[in-house]
Formats: sequence, structure tokens, C-alpha cells
Amino acid sequence: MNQKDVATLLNDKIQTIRGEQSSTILVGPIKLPVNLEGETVVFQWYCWLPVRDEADRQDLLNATADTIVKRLSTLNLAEGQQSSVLVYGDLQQSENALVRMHSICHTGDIFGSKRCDCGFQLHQSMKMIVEHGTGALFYLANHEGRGIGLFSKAMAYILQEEGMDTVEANHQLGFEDDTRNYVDAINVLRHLRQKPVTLITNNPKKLDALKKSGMNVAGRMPLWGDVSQYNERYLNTKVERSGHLRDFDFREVL
Ligand SMILES: Nc1nc2c(ncn2[C@@H]2O[C@H](COP(=O)(O)OP(=O)(O)OP(=O)(O)O)[C@@H](O)[C@H]2O)c(=O)[nH]1
Repeated sequence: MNQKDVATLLNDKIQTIRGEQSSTILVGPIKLPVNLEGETVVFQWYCWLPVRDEADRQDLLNATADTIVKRLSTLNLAEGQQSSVLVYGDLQQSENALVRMHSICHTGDIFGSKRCDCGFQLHQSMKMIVEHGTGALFYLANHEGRGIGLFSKAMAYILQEEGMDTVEANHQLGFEDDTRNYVDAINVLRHLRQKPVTLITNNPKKLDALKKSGMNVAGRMPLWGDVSQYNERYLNTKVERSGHLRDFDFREVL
């Protein structure tokens, strides 16, 4: 295949989303069959690249696929983090859709760590979306450790082993409790869907961010679970200090 054919092929799959605070180049949809507890479920997958620098904005946002391809090898993308979204069902047209904005958790999502509930929330939300029939799971790759990064989270874990809670540990390392923002993900969501969404979360800040963006929010679906001796304090700190909504007394299940 020559370069022109490659560009033609990719042009149909690349879109530019211009936002007020930042813009994104979105690539997809790409068919992604996923093993969900032994069943093969087919999602449509999109990945995006935020474009913030003004020079890059002019350069990349007006670019066609061949210009983007020429830049790819110099962008050093493996050193950074790119986020993505798994879409299930007819996200554009269906009446209600379930949406999960999931912050990356290397330890919980990949290794299955029981110190948090992240791995459980990731897989459970995928199941909820499939059962519902339509939805999207945003995997936010620049959100590690609520925005402090993986290396800092490792240091926070050492402090937590000495008795600090999640919030104190973040503060001791010079961070806010939570430095995440949802701007890029919301830009992509608004591009993929205008109709109402129900957000899967226990975190009212996520709901507020979505509402403030003007997105049509039909409601919230709580997601607590996988409570154990290893994450009891972590979950309790979410409710007591970080403002997460307590939908059930998870301490009763221990
Ligand atoms: N700083 C820090 N981050 C953690 C810790 N455990 C998990 N995380 C991160 O916390 C993020 C998940 O945030 P949570 O506050 O648990 O949940 P949430 O996403 O705000 O809310 P939900 O939508 O209800 O899940 C992920 O990015 C994890 O990497 C920890 O002990 N310290």
C-alpha cells in the first residue's frame, strides 16, 4: 500500500474536535472484541490526542491524515499517556446511555490490587454498560493516583502504610487531594452523543463537571463493591474526606 492509500484509509477515521479549553484529534471507531468474563463482547474503540499548544493547534488541527502520520514518529507518544473510550451499542441515537469516566489505576486495573476498588469498578462498569445496551467507558490515562502520577502514588502508598489516609498522604507530597480534570473526555463525549447520559460514579465532582459542561445528564448510578479488609480504610476516606456519596454502608459487608 502506498502512502496515499494509507492516508485515504486513515482520513475517514480521524476527526478533529475543537473545544473551548483544548482540542482533540480523535481516531476511531475501531472494532474491539473484548473478553468480558468468558464472553466475547464487541465494542467500538476510539483513542484521542489532546492538542493544547497554539502552534500545534494550527498545525495539527487542520491537518489531514498524511500530515499527522508524518508527525507521529516524532511525537514520542509512548512516553506520554493517551486516553481512550470503549463504546457499546448505538451511542448517538439510543434514548439513554450509561457512561463511566474511569481514572487509570495501574495497580488496581492491571495487577488487580485490593488496596483500592478500581479494578472492580472498571470491570463492573463494562458489564453494566453491556447489560444496559448502550454506553461508553472512558479510560482516562492521565489521571493516575487522582492526577499525581504513578511514581507519586507509590510514595503515597508508603506514607499510607505508616498510618496516613489517602488525602493526608497526597497533601504531605505537596499535592491537592484530587487534581483530575475531565475536559478532554467531555469534549469527546459531547462529540459522540448529545442525548442524555447516566453517569456511573460515587463521585459528585464528576457529575458536576459533566453538568457544568452543558451535557445532558439524566442521573447517576452508584458503584460500590469488592469491599475487603485491604481497602476498607481507603473507601471510608473517600466518603469521609473526599466527598464521595455514601450509597450504602459498605462496612456492614465486612
Ligand atoms: N493518590 C492516590 N490515588 C489513588 C489511591 N488509590 C487509588 N488511587 C487512584 O484513584 C483514582 C480513582 O479515584 P477514586 O477517588 O477512587 O474514585 P473516583 O474515580 O473519584 O470515583 P468513582 O467514579 O466513584 O470511582 C485512580 O486514578 C487511582 O489510581 C491512593 O491510595 N492514593
